[in-house]
Amino acid sequence: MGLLIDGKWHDQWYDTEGNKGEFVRSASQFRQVISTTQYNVEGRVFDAEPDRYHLYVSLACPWAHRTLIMRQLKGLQHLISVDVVDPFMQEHGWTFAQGFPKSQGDSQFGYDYLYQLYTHTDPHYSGRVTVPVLWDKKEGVIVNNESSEIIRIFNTAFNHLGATPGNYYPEALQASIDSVNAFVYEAINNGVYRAGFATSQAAYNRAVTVLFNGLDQLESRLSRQRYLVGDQLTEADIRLFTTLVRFDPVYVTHFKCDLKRIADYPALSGYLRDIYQIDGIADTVDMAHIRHHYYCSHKTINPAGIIPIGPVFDLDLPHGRAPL
Ligand SMILES: N[C@@H](CCC(=O)N[C@@H](CS)C(=O)NCC(=O)O)C(=O)O
Repeated sequence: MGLLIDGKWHDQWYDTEGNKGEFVRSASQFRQVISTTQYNVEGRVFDAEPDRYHLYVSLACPWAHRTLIMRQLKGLQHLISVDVVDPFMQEHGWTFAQGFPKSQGDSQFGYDYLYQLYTHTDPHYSGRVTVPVLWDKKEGVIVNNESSEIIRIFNTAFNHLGATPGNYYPEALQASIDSVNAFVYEAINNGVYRAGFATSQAAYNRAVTVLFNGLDQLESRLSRQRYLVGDQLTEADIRLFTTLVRFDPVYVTHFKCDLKRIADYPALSGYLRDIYQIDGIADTVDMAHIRHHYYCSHKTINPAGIIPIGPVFDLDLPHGRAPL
């Protein structure tokens, strides 16, 4: 775990000292969009073209997982290639080590470390080196490293190149989606990290209180309706799903989010299975990467890297949500 300072790698854990033990996530720095040919922006133009873009992901990471799901739902597999980093993230950050199933190195440059893509783009880059990364093979630069924006790009930018129909951010629902996203990000997506990476009791207490209040509210919302903004699957559901699917196997134990399990919430657990069972989504979920990454990479939280035995759960069980 570390970061780049003026293009040089420094191995260091998150600094929570200045924030009273609170984990504060830094903003992603590469924020370009891909335009369809009709909507070129000034300056460098990232046109939607077949086989021009490449996605670097970790199968463990909930943020990267969003982009894999959107790539799948929009049928972009033939347009956008993917490399998977090794699940173990240690002194060099994410690496392209091979050996763990599905981690087959960097197909573009044969780099050893993810940070080399950041310095390739900007030799003086300072900041965290995170997945997902959307890479432009033509310009040889990072286009975007912010998952919430990459999924929006995938939702529309490749429609004229044969993407699967489907709009997961439809105009009529945008205001509702934005508001659910803000709530889910704060309480749930980032909430589990704020609990897990807290280094003071007070910071942990604050995070888990917000987290479980948030889950209680979502439970009541999802007992009345099938998806977060009504009867249609949207990006808001994809963003919630990637945290929920990691909750019982990892966050309960590793991040001390143990007041309740998702299994204790009937609506949330049915919802989790409902989304898991959508065509193509199960293929994006890799529990081995998820469990090995968290339990073995965060040595300050789990120094011996022991992976717990449980829980046993089956996401293929009937979800019972069709009548909603
Ligand atoms: N806001 C970013 C967050 C991405 C992120 O934090 N990814 C984690 C993996 S779960 C990471 O790469 N962390 C490495 C680090 O912080 O050094 C996004 O949504 O794309």
